[in-house]
Amino acid sequence: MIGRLNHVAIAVPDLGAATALYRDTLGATVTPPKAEPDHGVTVVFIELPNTKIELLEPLGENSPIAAFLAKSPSGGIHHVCYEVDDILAARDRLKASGARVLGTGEPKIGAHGKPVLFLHPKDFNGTLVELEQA
Ligand SMILES: CC[C@H](C(=O)O)C(=O)SCCNC(=O)CCNC(=O)[C@H](O)C(C)(C)COP(=O)(O)OP(=O)(O)OC[C@H]1O[C@@H](n2cnc3c(N)ncnc32)[C@H](O)[C@@H]1OP(=O)(O)O
Ligand SMILES: [Co+2]
Repeated sequence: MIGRLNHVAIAVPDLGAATALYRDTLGATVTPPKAEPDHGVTVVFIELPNTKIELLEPLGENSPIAAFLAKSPSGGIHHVCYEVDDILAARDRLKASGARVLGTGEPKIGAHGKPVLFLHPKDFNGTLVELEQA
């Protein structure tokens, strides 16, 4: 079911500082920041030869990453995103297996303009899993 690793996401307290770190210290090319109010974050992407790094900071009052950053103020790896061929079929199969699909269970459009879903970290070895329609 899961395919390519689309991205590894790092939650950060200061997106500007993290962008400068990746750009200036690690020589990475970083996309301009993009506010994603429907997801409660602002994100940038670093395109690597074999995957992407997503840097995200909270946006708005009820950001889903606020509690994560409260626990880890300097930031940390937040989630991994796998691509799936059919996100609705994947969702239904996961729900049938007892996995918790977060939110309403309906995919939202993610940063790449594709439907995405999230699976509870407690069901996947303490790792928040994002699925993105390939
Ligand atoms: C623009 C879209 C973009 C894209 O790529 O397209 C994105 O990736 S958007 C990313 C931001 N959106 C989300 O993360 C949505 C899904 N996340 C959630 O719904 C919440 O963050 C949730 C439910 C995973 C956690 O919410 P919260 O931290 O408020 O709940 P708890 O404090 O009760 O946490 C429960 C339990 O889970 C542990 N936890 C929380 N976050 C993570 C994490 N990222 N990785 C691993 N574990 C996590 C937390 O420590 C609690 O564990 P416990 O042992 O009970 O203390
Ligand atoms: Co993501």
